[in-house]
Amino acid sequence: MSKIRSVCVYCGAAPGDDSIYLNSAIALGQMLARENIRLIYGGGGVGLMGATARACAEGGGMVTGIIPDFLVGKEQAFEHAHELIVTRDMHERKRLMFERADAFIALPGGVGTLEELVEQLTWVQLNRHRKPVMVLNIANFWKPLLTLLDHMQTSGFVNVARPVRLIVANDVNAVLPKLHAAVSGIADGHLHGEAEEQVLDRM
Ligand SMILES: Nc1ncnc2c1ncn2[C@@H]1O[C@H](COP(=O)(O)O)[C@@H](O)[C@H]1O
Repeated sequence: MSKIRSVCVYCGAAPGDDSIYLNSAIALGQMLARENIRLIYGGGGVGLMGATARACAEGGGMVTGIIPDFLVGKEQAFEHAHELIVTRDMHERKRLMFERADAFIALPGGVGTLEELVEQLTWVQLNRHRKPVMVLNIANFWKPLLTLLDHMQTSGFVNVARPVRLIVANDVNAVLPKLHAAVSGIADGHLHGEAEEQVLDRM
């Protein structure tokens, strides 16, 4: 993989308590549209999920929503998605989101977002794939997780031979340069450059 054509965005089904979260979700959706990168996401029309998808679609970008049938009503499936895939269950949803994405970005969110993010981190750690996994660390939202990852390492539960490869972007402008640095490193067979610094910073 040498080019990012699609990005899976994990994010809250709620908007959060600060407009900076919603504005960042909108800015991310607009950036994906501008850069002609397809948005892969959970298919909902609510919260940060809906804001990202609407901004991407309104900016002329391509949106694929993947939602399990039991959430279609509850999370108000986004009817303006170019492709809306209704799955039988969460497992099928997550598998399809994984297969269709070249990279993963977690915006602020709740335990659903956290679970999806951590699943990708474990798959990279176990060498199941090498797609970049990033947090968009708006207003330092992910700082407690970064602190926990550091704590896991200093406590001897994360082996340096099996690092947690998490890329951190502090604003939307940093997203694409860091993802491109990560994929070019992977294409070379190793991580290097800005992405590696972030990985090492976190280890
Ligand atoms: N356990 C879960 N695995 C994957 N996705 C989940 C899970 N629980 C909820 N979700 C979905 O994630 C998004 C965002 O949830 P937040 O809790 O608001 O972060 C939502 O679509 C949930 O259906």
